[in-house]
Amino acid sequence: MNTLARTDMSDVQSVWIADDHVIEVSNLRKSFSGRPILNSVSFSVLRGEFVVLLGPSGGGKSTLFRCLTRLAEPDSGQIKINGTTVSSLGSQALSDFRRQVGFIFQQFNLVKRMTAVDNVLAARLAHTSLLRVLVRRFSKDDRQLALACLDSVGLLDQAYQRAESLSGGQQQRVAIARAFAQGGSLLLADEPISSLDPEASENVLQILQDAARNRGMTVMCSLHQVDFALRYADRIVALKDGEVFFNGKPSDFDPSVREELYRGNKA
Ligand SMILES: Nc1ncnc2c1ncn2[C@@H]1O[C@H](COP(=O)(O)OP(=O)(O)OP(=O)(O)O)[C@@H](O)[C@H]1O
Repeated sequence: MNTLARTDMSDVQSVWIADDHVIEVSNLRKSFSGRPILNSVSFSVLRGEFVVLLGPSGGGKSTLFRCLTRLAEPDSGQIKINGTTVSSLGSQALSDFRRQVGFIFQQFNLVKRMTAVDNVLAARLAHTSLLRVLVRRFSKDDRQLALACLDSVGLLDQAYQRAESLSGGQQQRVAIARAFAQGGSLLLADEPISSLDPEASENVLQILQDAARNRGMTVMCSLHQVDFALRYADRIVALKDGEVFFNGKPSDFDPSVREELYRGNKA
């Protein structure tokens, strides 16, 4: 966890050292069937930063997330996460690495018939013996951790409700609690609020921002809502036509940049 006071990320970035880079992407290229989707993309994300990824539909945001964890294989370029070159990982090391990254998706990816707390406990499977998994007996510590994670997203009172009985916003908060319970320090959220109403969206973004500010987690989150990005992000990275179109402070993302970013988007 970083120890710097979190007043304004932009003020402190300049004094952070290279070791504080959690994500380092350089010259990343990815194409599908010969069609370039990511074209020499380079950027980095600092420890404890909340970076929002913007860009028109089809601009490659999801593809970038998939490349970061090799759910899609990059054609070329380098991705380092916490100093590890992701492309060099063998299958076991890649599985271990993925377990340290929390993913939040548009569809909440919960087991609908399981309770909220059991969904969160699923994050502890990798830390639990096979026998305990088979009999669904998690340790007391794991149960307490799962409840604490639900508490941190304001859902302790819903812990024993089935996921399917919760609202979309609550289900997304369970998914975030599950990512917290995983114990990693990096959260990747691909359009986490796209199916939520404005109030639930704000709630989720507040929790993600809080994860960066108060838990020292590094959060990268794609959004379509520019206004939310301007309000919540420490920094905005925008992709257009497979390239980094903007990388800077929300205060520098002025209306002309916004208009140019989305101009000509027919998706
Ligand atoms: N597995 C795949 N095979 C072929 N084309 C793909 C594949 N995955 C993505 N694409 C194409 O890559 C382009 C970028 O898609 P991607 O989902 O990364 O964009 P995005 O910026 O996340 O879009 P949106 O904001 O609409 O979710 C799209 O044209 C998409 O059709």
